[in-house]
Amino acid sequence: MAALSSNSFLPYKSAKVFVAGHRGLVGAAIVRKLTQLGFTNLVLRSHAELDLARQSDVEAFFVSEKPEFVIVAAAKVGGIHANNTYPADFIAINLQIQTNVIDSAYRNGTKKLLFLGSSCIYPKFAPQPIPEDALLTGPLEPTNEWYAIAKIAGIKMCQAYRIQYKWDAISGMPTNLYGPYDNFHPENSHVLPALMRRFHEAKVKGAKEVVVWGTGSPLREFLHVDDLADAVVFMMEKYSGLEHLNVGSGKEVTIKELAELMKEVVGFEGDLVWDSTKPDGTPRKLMDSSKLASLGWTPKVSLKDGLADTYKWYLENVNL
Ligand SMILES: NC(=O)C1=CN([C@@H]2O[C@H](COP(=O)(O)OP(=O)(O)OC[C@H]3O[C@@H](n4cnc5c(N)ncnc54)[C@H](OP(=O)(O)O)[C@@H]3O)[C@@H](O)[C@H]2O)C=CC1
Ligand SMILES: C[C@H]1O[C@H](OP(=O)(O)OP(=O)(O)OC[C@H]2O[C@@H](n3cnc4c(=O)[nH]c(N)nc43)[C@H](O)[C@@H]2O)[C@@H](O)[C@@H](O)C1=O
Repeated sequence: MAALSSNSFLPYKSAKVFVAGHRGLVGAAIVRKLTQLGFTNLVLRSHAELDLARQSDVEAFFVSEKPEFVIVAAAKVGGIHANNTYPADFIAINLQIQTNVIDSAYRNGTKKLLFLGSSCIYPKFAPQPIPEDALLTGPLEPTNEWYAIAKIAGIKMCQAYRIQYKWDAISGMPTNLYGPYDNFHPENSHVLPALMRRFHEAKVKGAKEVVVWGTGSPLREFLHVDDLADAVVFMMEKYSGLEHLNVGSGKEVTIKELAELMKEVVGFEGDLVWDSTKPDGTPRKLMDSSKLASLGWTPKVSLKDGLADTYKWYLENVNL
C-alpha cells in the first residue's frame, strides 16, 4: 500500500499544522485532539478570515504561512435535504476549496496533506460492507451525486499529485459523523443532530409526536467525531499510500432504530410519525474499514455513549 515514505508527524509537536475548517464538527475535533497531544503551532482561519473558495486569497495565505502539514476539513456540508436542494453549491464550492488548498499546499512546501471525503463517494448499490475498490464501479445516489463527484475529484487530485510530484497527499473517507459542534439546523443538517434537536424541542414543548423523514428503513453507520479525529492523527502518522482509506465504526443501525435510541437518550415520551414524502437516500452504506484496522486503528465510542455525550454538549452549548 505504501508509495512514499511517511513524513513523521506525531513526534514533531512544534510543526506548523493548518487545520482547514477548524470551527466545524470535524475540524474542531481535530484541533481538540492535536491540542491534547501537545501540538503548539496550529494555524487556524475562520471562513470570515479566509474564504478557501477564493484562489488568490488561498495562494497568498499559503505563501505567507507555509504550513508543514495540512488537514482539509473545510467543505460545504449538509444532510440529504441540503445536498438535494443546493447541488450547484455542493459541487462548485467543494471543488473550489479542495483544489485551492491541495494545489497551494503542494506549491508552498507542505510535507503532507490529508483530504477528507465521505462514504457517499461509493455507488448507491455498492457491495456491503463497501471496500475501497468499489469506487467508480456504478451510479451514485442521486440526492448527493454533486457532492460525491467533488469528493471523488479530491481523492483523484491527491492521487495525481502523489504520482506526478511524489508528494505525500492522502485521503480518508469517513462514514456519517456526529458529536460536539455538529450542525443542528432543522432542515439542512444530518439525521442525527436533526433528530436530537427535534426530540428535545418536542420534549420541552410537551408535544405528542415527532416527525421523522423517510420510511425508517435505510441503514447508516455512525462514528463519533472524536474517533474520527483519532483516526486522522493515526493516518497522518502511519499512512502514506495512493489509495483512500475508509474510516467507519463497523456498526450500522436503521433510521428507525436511531430514532428510538434518540427518543430514549433525550427522554421524549410521545410517538414517531414517518414522513414518506421525504427521500430515504442510499438504502445502506456500511463501509469496510478493515484496511485501516489492519494498520492498527480501532474506534472506541459506542453509539449509545456517543449520543449521551452529544446530548449533554447540546444542552450545555446549543440549547441556551
Ligand atoms: N458531518 C459528517 O457526517 C461527515 C463529514 N465528512 C467530511 O468532513 C469534513 C468536515 O465536515 P463537517 O465538520 O461535518 O462540516 P461542518 O459544516 O461542520 O464544517 C465545515 C467547516 O468548513 C468551513 N468552510 C466551509 N466553506 C468554507 C470556505 N469557503 N472557506 C473557509 N471555510 C469554509 C465552515 O465554516 P463556516 O461554517 O463558517 O462556513 C466549517 O467550519 C468535510 O470534508 C466532510 O465532507 C465526511 C463524512 C461525514
Ligand atoms: C454524511 C452523508 O450525509 C448525507 O447522506 P445521508 O446519509 O442520506 O444523510 P442524512 O443524515 O441527511 O440522512 C440519513 C437518513 O436519515 C433520514 N432522516 C430522517 N429524519 C431526518 C431528518 O430530520 N434530517 C435528515 N437530514 N435526515 C433524516 C433521511 O431521510 C435518510 O434516510 C449526504 O447527503 C452526504 O452528504 C453524506 O456524505
